[in-house]
Amino acid sequence: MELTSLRQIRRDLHQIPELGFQEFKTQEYLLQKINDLVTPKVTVKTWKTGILVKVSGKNPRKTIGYRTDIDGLPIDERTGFDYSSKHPGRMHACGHDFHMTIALGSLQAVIEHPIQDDVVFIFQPAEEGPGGALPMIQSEVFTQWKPDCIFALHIAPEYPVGVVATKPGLLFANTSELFIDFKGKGGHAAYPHLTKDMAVAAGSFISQIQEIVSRSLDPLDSAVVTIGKLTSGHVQNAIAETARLEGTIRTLKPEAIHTVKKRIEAIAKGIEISFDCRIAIDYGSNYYQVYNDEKYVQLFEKVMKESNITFLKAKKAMTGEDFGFMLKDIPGFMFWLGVDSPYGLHNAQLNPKEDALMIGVKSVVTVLQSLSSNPN
Ligand SMILES: CC(=O)N[C@@H](CCC[C@H](N)C(=O)O)C(=O)O
Repeated sequence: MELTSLRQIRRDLHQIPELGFQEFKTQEYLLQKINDLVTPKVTVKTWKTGILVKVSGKNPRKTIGYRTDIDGLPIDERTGFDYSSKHPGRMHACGHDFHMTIALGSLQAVIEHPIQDDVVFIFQPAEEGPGGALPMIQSEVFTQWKPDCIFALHIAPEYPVGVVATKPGLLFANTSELFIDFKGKGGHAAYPHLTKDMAVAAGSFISQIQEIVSRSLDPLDSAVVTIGKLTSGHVQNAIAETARLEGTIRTLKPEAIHTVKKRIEAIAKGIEISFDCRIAIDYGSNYYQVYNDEKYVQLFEKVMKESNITFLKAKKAMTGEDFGFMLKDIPGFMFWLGVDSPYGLHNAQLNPKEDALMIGVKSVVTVLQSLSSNPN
């Protein structure tokens, strides 16, 4: 596929970002593009808002999986592009428009130039939340077409175009979402002694949880506790009866997440006593770490160098990815694709360079070809 076609697909998808399991327009658009490519060697199945496409190989000995995520984020775009999101408060701010375009480009290449093995292209919903990978793995269609090895990419704003990066072993962290609801007693701003102020309780809670990483975890076990959203109250001269915090926990060790949760619960109990309020904690969705199989990373490094794509050894990141659940079950790897944006992932001004689309397709197709010529 030409860069102009890839760019058009990316821009079309960029305009219709949808949240997890609501990717109806995205699914329709993808199905239309996929159906244009269908031959007798291609079988298409849907699962919820996701799609799986199987391309039969010339002489298959195994099935190779390639996964893309398809959902957007609840972010109000501020790029100023003439192809900005048409969905207010929704944006492809994590590059899933790139990921889907690269998957479509690679799918077309594999249909036009068949490889030995079967390939399953997996268009997975709800990566940003509540998590589509785990239920998808448990689905009938995934079980029927279960790949023997699997890989995926993620755009990397910090790397230039022409660069790919990954590492053997741990690449991304274990994650848990965090939603905390405070219930106290509201009242007139001038009579605080007659109320239980939940804005102050939530503020105190936020301050106290900063100590979890520095005082409850081994300094060698990296972790993050971030509150990304705080809501409380209705008006400037009334004391807030409720507050809600929304955040995320990240740890490099799966077991460390339990330590963090226990500390959060203990701090919540203390706040309940000291502020005479009720606190409810919900951990939302939890993702398993992304752990790359060394054998596949070595092969990836070799074939990228042979294809004149710059390979860099990546550092671990505290990002999360539900692709980790697929890698827990199926050997494979994930890699970063350089897209050179001055604004990072989850930023309302994320601006990945579209030249990276071709590099993405080239790297995916090269990996598929080399895995297919490799008997294991
Ligand atoms: C690559 C990336 O940015 N992934 C997301 C995954 C979100 C998981 C979940 N909603 C959470 O916040 O814990 C990330 O934020 O790392």
